[in-house]
Amino acid sequence: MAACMVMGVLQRKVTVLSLTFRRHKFKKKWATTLPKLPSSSLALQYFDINYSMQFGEQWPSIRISLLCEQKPDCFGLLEYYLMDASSLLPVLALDIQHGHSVLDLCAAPGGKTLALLQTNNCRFLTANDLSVSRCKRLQTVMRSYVPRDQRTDKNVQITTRDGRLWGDVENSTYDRVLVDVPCTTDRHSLLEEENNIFHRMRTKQRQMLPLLQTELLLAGILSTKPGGEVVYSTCTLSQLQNEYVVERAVELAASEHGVHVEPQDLSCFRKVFKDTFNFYQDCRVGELVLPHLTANFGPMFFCKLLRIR
Ligand SMILES: C[S@@+](CC[C@H](N)C(=O)[O-])C[C@H]1O[C@@H](n2cnc3c(N)ncnc32)[C@H](O)[C@@H]1O
Repeated sequence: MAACMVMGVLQRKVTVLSLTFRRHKFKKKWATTLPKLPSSSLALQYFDINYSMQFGEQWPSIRISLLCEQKPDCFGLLEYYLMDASSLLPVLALDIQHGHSVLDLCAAPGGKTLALLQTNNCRFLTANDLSVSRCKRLQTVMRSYVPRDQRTDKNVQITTRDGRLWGDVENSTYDRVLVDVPCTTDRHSLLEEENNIFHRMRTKQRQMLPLLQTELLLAGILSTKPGGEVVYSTCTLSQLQNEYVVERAVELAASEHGVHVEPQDLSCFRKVFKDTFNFYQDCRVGELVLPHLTANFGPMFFCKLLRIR
């Protein structure tokens, strides 16, 4: 009886040992041969976890809309510049009045810059972008769409600087500033592998986005004149890149620079465009266009700040 028990224990140990041995033997191989997921699938996994918590039962509908082709036509004719209709909302929110000086801090490839110029109200416009190659695209867009007499050195300047340092260069200078920051570009990340921010090699860059966005918005605030306005915009649903960035930049402007800005009520956009866009109802600051199969635009977050002093 005792011998049987000993044998039983030994057998169990041997089984455990051999299982352990097998597991260790193959562990490394499993890890190295793990199939590499495309970046767009990583993006979907990430969004499923985060946005299902943020949007609850609305997430399945937003998800399917994001994954659908938005529009079938794409001829790229120079008579019109094709972009998501919701991209015009930040430009409209900026409310450019006749004679205003305007800074577009992250301007390339230039869809919103074009819309800013089309208001015909800019006395002077500076379009800036850190990326040299994207600035070249911006220049091509300007040449292709804006009549020569409207893009002289007196009207428009294109610069290639780090926008985070703009507050040091031109402090309290512009009537209106647009800060259309780099973000996780949610729709692009789900549909395109090229230049995808969810690529494994870009994880660090993705994690640093909220910090970069805060620094850019802060620089935008500092380069706005007292009494002037700044609009912050992204094309992500992420609260961390939207409301949190705005709230942090407002805090930093006051505590580090003694500059006071106030978020402005943009609910009129929700009313005026209720038949065109599907707005999220629960933003703490700003407005957010949610993709929906019946109104498949966005995501587009935009928030306006008035500089008090
Ligand atoms: C969302 S895109 C801008 C899109 C553009 N406003 C439009 O409507 O076509 C963000 C841009 O920010 C630029 N960017 C990234 N870091 C920057 C920085 N530190 N300073 C200025 N621009 C930056 C990127 O090169 C990119 O072109």
